[in-house]
Amino acid sequence: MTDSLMNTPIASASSNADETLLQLKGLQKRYDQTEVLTDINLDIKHGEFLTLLGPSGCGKTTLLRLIAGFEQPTAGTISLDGMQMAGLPADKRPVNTVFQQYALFPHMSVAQNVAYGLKLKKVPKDEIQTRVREMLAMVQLEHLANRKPQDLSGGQQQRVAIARAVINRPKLLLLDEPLSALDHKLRLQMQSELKRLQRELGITFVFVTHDQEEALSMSDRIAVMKDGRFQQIGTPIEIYETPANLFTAKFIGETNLFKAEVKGVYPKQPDRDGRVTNGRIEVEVCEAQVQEGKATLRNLRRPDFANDVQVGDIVNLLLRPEDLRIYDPADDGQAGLLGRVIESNYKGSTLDSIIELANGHIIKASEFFDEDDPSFDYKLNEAVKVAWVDGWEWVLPEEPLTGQETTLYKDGS
Ligand SMILES: Nc1ncnc2c1ncn2[C@@H]1O[C@H](COP(=O)(O)OP(=O)(O)OP(=O)(O)O)[C@@H](O)[C@H]1O
Repeated sequence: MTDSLMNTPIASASSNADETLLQLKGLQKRYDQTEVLTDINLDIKHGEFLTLLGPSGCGKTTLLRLIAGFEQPTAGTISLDGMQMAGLPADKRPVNTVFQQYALFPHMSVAQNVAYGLKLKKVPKDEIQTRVREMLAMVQLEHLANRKPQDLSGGQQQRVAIARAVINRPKLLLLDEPLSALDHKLRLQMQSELKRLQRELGITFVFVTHDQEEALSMSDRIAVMKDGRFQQIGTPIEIYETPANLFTAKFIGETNLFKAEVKGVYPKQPDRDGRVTNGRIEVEVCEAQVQEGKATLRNLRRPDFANDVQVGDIVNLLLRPEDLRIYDPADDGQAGLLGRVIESNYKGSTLDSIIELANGHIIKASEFFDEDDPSFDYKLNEAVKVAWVDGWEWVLPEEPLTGQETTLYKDGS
């Protein structure tokens, strides 16, 4: 065997799962006067599935191209398994890339396409045959080994492309929107197949998408990008539940956003027994947003935040549609924001209600459907009071206005 990578056993990466495989330090990329990547720092562990997520033009593909070696950074370093990549051409890096366009060789069969990389490396014929068979079994294409790419469906072609990219067991596989050409159903199926394959192979994946649902369902960690900078790096739960800023909160999922005034601050401090109590703040949704039914919150989930705000500060209060609950406006025992239902969509497991608040702002509530509750199916224009499940809110500092605040509810898609 000519290449030491060939000897790497499948799933070898799991043995050093806590170690860093890829390290990006202070990466910057400029094209002429335009800076498209700024201060990119990231450590990716062996066997990790990391997704770069962000809107079109934020620099995801450029970052992949730097890692692959198709482009050189203007500043900063890339190291892979402790080895500096600077000056190492793309074909010498233990990295493969799968693109959105499958780029299969049309005149070659499925098996020949998959065997191509091994042939180039002059791996003995019988070993190529065994490994191609194993690989095709893994992507469930054994029965199509002799077909030509044009006689395959889009999903099958993409599986061939993935098999071809992983057969020489790269340490790192870069995937640039590999599923975006597939229809919705096939895309969902390929998402779970790709995840399974990644687990079985133990290869580290850096996956690019602008689809937030895809990122949430597939990744160990997500790096959210905007204008060439990382906004937040974290697990899907961290990114969804505790977004670092308004951009992340709005880009991932749907968010109702309220301005609120800090009414009380109780910082984290030791109690009489020396135990550190959680800090908390009290806020009140700004009166301009509600004509009646002021809502005060206690014990906000943001203990660290209590050290950074003062009474009178304005903060952003974020509530996901599933955090909201709808009440009868006549229910005096329940504080809430008054409004009326302007749209009601039955979604099978949930009932999604679009509500116009008394001040004209639009919000969205998503409640689990309860067929035993006769008041659940709201009528159009029905007056309602909206509150939220205590402790499910998230608070962020006020950010400069962007002009998008007039509509509180923003569809994240
Ligand atoms: N060779 C180049 N010369 C000049 N500018 C470039 C070049 N390649 C990319 N850019 C610019 O860099 C920015 C980032 O592009 P990139 O393709 O990395 O974004 P992206 O997040 O992958 O977008 P998409 O999701 O649309 O593929 C864009 O503004 C793009 O126009």
